[in-house]
Amino acid sequence: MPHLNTESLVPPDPSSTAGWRAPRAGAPVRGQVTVPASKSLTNRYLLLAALAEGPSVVVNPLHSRDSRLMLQALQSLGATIEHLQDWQGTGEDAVRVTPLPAQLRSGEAMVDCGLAGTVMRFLPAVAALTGLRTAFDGDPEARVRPMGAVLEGLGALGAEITAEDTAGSAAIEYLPFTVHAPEGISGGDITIDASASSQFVSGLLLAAPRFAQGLTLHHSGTQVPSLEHVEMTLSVLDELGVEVSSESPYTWRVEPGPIPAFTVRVEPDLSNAGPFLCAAVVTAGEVTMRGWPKRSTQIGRRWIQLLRDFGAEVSTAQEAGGDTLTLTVRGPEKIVSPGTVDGTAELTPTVAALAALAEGETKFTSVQHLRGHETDRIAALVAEIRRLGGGIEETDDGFRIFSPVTHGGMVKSYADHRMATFGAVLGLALDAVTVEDISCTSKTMPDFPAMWLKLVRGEAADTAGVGDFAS
Ligand SMILES: O=C(O)C1=C[C@@H](OP(=O)(O)O)[C@@H](O)[C@H](O)C1
Ligand SMILES: C=C(OP(=O)(O)O)C(=O)O
Repeated sequence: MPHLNTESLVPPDPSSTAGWRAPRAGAPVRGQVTVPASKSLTNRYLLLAALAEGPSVVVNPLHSRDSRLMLQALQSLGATIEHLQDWQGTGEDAVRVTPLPAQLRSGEAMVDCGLAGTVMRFLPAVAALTGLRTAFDGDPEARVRPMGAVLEGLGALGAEITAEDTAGSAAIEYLPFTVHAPEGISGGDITIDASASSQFVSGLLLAAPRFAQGLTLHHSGTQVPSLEHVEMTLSVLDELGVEVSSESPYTWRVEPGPIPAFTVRVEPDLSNAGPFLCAAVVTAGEVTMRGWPKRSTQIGRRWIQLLRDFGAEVSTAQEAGGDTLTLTVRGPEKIVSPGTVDGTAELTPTVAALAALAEGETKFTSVQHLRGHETDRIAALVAEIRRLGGGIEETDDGFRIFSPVTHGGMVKSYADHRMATFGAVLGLALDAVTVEDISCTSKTMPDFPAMWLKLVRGEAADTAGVGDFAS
């Protein structure tokens, strides 16, 4: 399919009067983009700051619903949060976190997880360290996201996990639930099945330096998805002075010990850079991003190879200071499928937008756990690509796209930021794409609609003007 087709004969979906009309690129998109900070790093640093020895400062944090929920939850557990403007004259803002009281407390706390995996999977272990009886709940969509393994792990470490409608010893698999460990958690050696989410592993390892015996964690299932995120957890702990090791695949060890107070600056979110870089790919345009970290534990570092695999030219230039690159992506005349893409985890909906515009079949493998993301992303991608005339079917561990989308229409968002941005990418190349609810991008990128319009119009798309942890 020609990706700058302006002559689509298919009329817009009649329901498209509602929702957000995705801008169609009348010409190759050319521009520069600055994306906000990484969700995964921001929420790890905020959590670890709350467990540190003294006040810590997280510079250039992400301002989004997920990070706001993390801050609110840490406050509810006893941390103090201060927002700092223009950190040391850098022009960047920061958050100072005064940690949770070190001693066990009695009382109650509540954690609203929204739809944030990093809140619902990372904070039960932190709550168990406080002694507080802590109630966890979230959005209706969050109540179907798997929670079992992290709760089972905490249970094995001595925490009491209860849920109103779960009888007796039945395992608790979903929100809502209550975590209570009046004696705290002393740690030890446990095995969980983390095949449904890497966040089960991260959620236990992040709190583990504060367990008296630390933690040795084994995974019992076939595969841990999104291993990059476990690598990120280990690397952040190591960077902050915690002793971590992994002697064999799927076994991790965190030694007990204090987390020294720290100051850290958060990298841009490379996963969220994806849709902007793809704008160049699907319009034969050129998009530049400054500040791309030379080394990163983010899964979004894979964009450089992924975009090349779809036919784009990606070049990098070293920036002053040496740690960052300027990335330039030039889109091809025709998007070509690489055949197979494996284990793309949270990048998958964005990669699927490229595959849905490419010549040739693309098979997505090792992504079965996407069924437990913000929505069942496999079902959502199948439904939306079919709605736009594409050929797609589910497979055992993912899906395959075998013919490109042919026309615009309504793209449902399923409360999922990445389904919304998937619709935006397709909207550049198809006439009359409407995204049902673009506001769900507030989960990780509240300014997405304005940034997107700026980029498509050829203005510099940056995050200026994003408010204080607004949703
Ligand atoms: O640890 C993290 O920050 C994340 C881990 C991944 O979860 P899954 O392993 O469930 O994919 C990823 O998809 C999510 O967006 C963020
Ligand atoms: C899976 C995602 O998020 P969460 O942190 O809520 O799991 C995502 O951002 O794609």
